[in-house]
Amino acid sequence: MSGGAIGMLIQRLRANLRLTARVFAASLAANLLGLASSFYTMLVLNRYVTHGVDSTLAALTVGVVLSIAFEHLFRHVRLGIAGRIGRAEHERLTTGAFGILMTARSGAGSAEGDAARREALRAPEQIDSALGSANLATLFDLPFALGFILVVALISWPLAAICLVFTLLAIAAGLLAQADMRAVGRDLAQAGADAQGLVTTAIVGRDAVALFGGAKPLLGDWQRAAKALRVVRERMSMRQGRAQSAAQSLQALQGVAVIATGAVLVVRGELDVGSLIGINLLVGRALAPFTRLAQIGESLAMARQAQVRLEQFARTAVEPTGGTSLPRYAGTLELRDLTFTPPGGVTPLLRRLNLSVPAGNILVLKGRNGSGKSTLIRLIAGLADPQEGAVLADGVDIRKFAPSWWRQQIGLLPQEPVFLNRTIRENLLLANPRLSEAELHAVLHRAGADRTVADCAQGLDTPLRNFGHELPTGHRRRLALARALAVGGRLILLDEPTDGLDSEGTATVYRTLIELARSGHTVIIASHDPRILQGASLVLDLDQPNGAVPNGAAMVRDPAGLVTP
Ligand SMILES: Nc1ncnc2c1ncn2[C@@H]1O[C@H](COP(=O)(O)OP(=O)(O)OP(=O)(O)O)[C@@H](O)[C@H]1O
Repeated sequence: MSGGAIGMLIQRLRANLRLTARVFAASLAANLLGLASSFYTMLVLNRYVTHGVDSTLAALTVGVVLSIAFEHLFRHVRLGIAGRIGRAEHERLTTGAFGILMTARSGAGSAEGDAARREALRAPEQIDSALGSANLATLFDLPFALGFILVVALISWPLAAICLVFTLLAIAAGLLAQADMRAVGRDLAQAGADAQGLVTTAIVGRDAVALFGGAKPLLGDWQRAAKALRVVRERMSMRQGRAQSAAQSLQALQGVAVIATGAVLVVRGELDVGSLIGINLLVGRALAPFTRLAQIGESLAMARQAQVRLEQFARTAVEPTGGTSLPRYAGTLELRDLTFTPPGGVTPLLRRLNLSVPAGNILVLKGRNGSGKSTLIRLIAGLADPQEGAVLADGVDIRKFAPSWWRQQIGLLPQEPVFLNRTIRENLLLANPRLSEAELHAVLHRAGADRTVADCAQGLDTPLRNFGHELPTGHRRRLALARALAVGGRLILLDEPTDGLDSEGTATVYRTLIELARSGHTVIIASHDPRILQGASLVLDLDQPNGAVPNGAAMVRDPAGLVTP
């Protein structure tokens, strides 16, 4: 059985001493009743066999039925209490894991892949089900089962020895079954993940699959994956069945061995019939929790693996919760020897960038596809960290700022805007909860998104679905610009702001840029739009040798401001 999982279990029990004591008390009561009913059977049967009084047998039956009913009641109560033991820890793990997911630094940590993150988020469930009430109850029964063997030994040591041998056999069979199932469990997880991957491909890429001849090969892959999954599931099922059957056989064989040996002892006058029947009941009870050990061991081993995944995930670098802030951000920005290599890469994407952007300037980032424009915007927003160098705002390294404060100084329009699946109003107010209704409408107007909202059936209260992807691209980008402006930050970061916009939308963007420049905002735009390039006061060409304009000397194009279309 997994040592690490036992450690987790002990930790949970120690953290809930009162509940643990109550589970123990309920286990004690249930097992004492089990013991009592066996003893009662022994005593009353002996009397009935000796005297043949029917009322004695009736008393036996009623007494044992009552005892079983109370035992059932205590076991039921115990399950309820045991279920509460891990509740707080489960909540702590799920909340903690989701918190890490939300605040993970991009490009940092070992659990980078999507699959690893999903697995880590499922880990608390796996731990909880392994340490759940049913398994806990069985584990609490183990010491009492040993107690039953001791009681049998006091009456008849040869029968206790038989019971001990079968108990050891059950433990050995459990360990074997666990080892047998572990490898299949891994294959099952892999086969399930493969099949899920194909389902995701069919859903996310359904148009590409339909249009570009993907359907046939995908169906072939699916048939192979489904077959592999079925085969491995059958293997698992076989092994589980084998383990169950071994447990049943052990129980049956123990019964035969106890009755046969007991019969010899009865004939020799060393045991009475009532005791033999009572002992048979007791050894059955003693063996039962041990036959469930294989199943528990397997889920505890899985819980241990889940815990390891969770521990790895917990090492993911997350954003700091605190940090400094400035009384007022004037809007200057500086890149100092900024170097960034994407995770897993060897060549820096951005190498020793040096640049100074005075407050109120418009800097345009240009360069071929993949030259790092979006990445630079993310670095400035503090969404990724450079390996060397720094981004400075009003002379302060932005890593010193509390992320929540720095985000309030920035209005970011990403290249692929994503919204929360809430209403348009909620999305804007989450960006800036202080916005009044009038300011909300003003922001929508400046971004040219008022028509977008008017076109929606419920206006501002229209719920967005699929992260806003159900909106036409142009509408989505206008709303995203409105959200960027809603923040009210001094620094505006726009990634391809005219991409996917019609001429009216493009004109609105130009107008907004002029307004932003006039009101002293610092604007950084990744763009290929010639008009925007023309209107910029600074241009950083990421295609220049070494990836940057040397030594911060960005070209000054048109200091007079933007050109109106
Ligand atoms: N966190 C990251 N993880 C993996 N790769 C990354 C990461 N950040 C940047 N990259 C890689 O860096 C390269 C530059 O991407 P980026 O989107 O910044 O270029 P771009 O100049 O904005 O391109 P485009 O003009 O097509 O928008 C890409 O190959 C991208 O995959």
